[in-house]
Amino acid sequence: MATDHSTQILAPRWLIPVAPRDEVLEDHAVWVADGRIEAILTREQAQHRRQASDHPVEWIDLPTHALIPGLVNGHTHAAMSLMRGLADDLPLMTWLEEHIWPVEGQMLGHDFVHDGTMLAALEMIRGGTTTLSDMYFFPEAAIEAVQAAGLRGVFGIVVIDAPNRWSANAEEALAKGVELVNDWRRHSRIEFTLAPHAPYTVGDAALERVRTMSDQLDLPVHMHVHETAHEVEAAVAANGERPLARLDRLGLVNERLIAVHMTQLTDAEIDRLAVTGSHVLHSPQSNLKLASGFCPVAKLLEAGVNVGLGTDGAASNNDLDMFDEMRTAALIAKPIANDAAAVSAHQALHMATLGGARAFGLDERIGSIEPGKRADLVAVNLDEPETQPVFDPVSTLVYSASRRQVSDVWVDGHALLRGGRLRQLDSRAIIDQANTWREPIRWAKPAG
Ligand SMILES: CSC[C@H]1O[C@@H](n2cnc3c(O)ncnc32)[C@H](O)[C@@H]1O
Ligand SMILES: [Zn+2]
Repeated sequence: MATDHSTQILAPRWLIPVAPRDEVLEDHAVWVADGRIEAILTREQAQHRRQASDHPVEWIDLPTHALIPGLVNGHTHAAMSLMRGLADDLPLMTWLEEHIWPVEGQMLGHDFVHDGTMLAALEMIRGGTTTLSDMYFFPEAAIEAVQAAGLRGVFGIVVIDAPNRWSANAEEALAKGVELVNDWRRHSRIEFTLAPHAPYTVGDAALERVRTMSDQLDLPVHMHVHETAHEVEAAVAANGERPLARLDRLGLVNERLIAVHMTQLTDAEIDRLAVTGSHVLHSPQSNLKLASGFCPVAKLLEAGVNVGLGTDGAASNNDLDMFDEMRTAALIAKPIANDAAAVSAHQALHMATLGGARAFGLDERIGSIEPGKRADLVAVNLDEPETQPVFDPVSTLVYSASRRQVSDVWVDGHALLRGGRLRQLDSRAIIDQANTWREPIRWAKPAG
């Protein structure tokens, strides 16, 4: 089994680095050593270098595959996989207030989050996701699961002005967060954000504390913002201020902000996001399913705003499929902009990789196949009827391929999936464990 300390050459049919240039390389190979991308070489150069090497170098042929950077699921609530399909076809606030929050109020705890996150990790690895940005209670349990799965994770310290099963209040949540950040500071695959839930659940005092902590600890702020028209209208009716303007007044609209959803945006707000270097996290399938609205992604990209892509939780999506999310992002942008050129396949792949990495300040380390970056890599076998013939492999990946074609996944050069087989997780055991929660969750769900 390939370990972090081995040297490998990955030789795909198509190499799609995403950056520094938007290009597709043929007859090329990636030299990986100690979990890091050392070089991108022609196949011939790679063969010569291998012959000259004084230590064994594994040659991994991927003759019908596209090799892409690991996908970055920039917004999810991993443990909510345990609630997949529990409450469908509802608008956001009904879904949350009448179905999800009552269940969370009874069920949440370390084991629930651990087991739900394991289920999510399994799904993500099989679908080519190598980094997730999670936002959920009991992050210590999610970290344990992500560590066991071998993935890279960014964990949100959830701040909400209501007592919940993880914290009594925002102060306690932030104190627990500081402790976690300090405990994991030196771990290379674990990162953090501050995650105030949404403008309508977090008051000014807590948001001011978040801003101070974000400055002190240099942490991004990851938050649901302008998810629905109702959210914005209710805030204007109550305080005469749009939520984004309020965040701006509190000093939170800056290069550390990762605003999730953003379905309601004026042109002036888009300019403000661009000028401040704020990031937007787009979750089109969740926005569709909850009838939340449409994020104007083409306008954001045009204005120079960095956009990442995320599935949201499996209770509102109802999967963690980043291939599907890329396709939806590319398709839905076109009628929104009334322009078939809006959000190309290449832009969708960029959002799902480097865009997400950049939002979380990880673009020096991941998000593209470039020398010096960590070897978070995904091979997709395009030799299937659904994906033949191939003219532009990026078009094929976004518009035709499915996650079932993901054959190999590496994080830090460590194989999590090889030839379609999981290398370190026991799928059966994880699914069985997840299913032990089914009955208790069903009982916790309010009738009706
Ligand atoms: C702060 S994360 C945990 C909290 O958020 C809830 N949640 C899940 N999806 C959404 C969404 O799309 N908008 C707002 N809140 C959401 C989840 O149930 C947890 O209570
Ligand atoms: Zn969310």
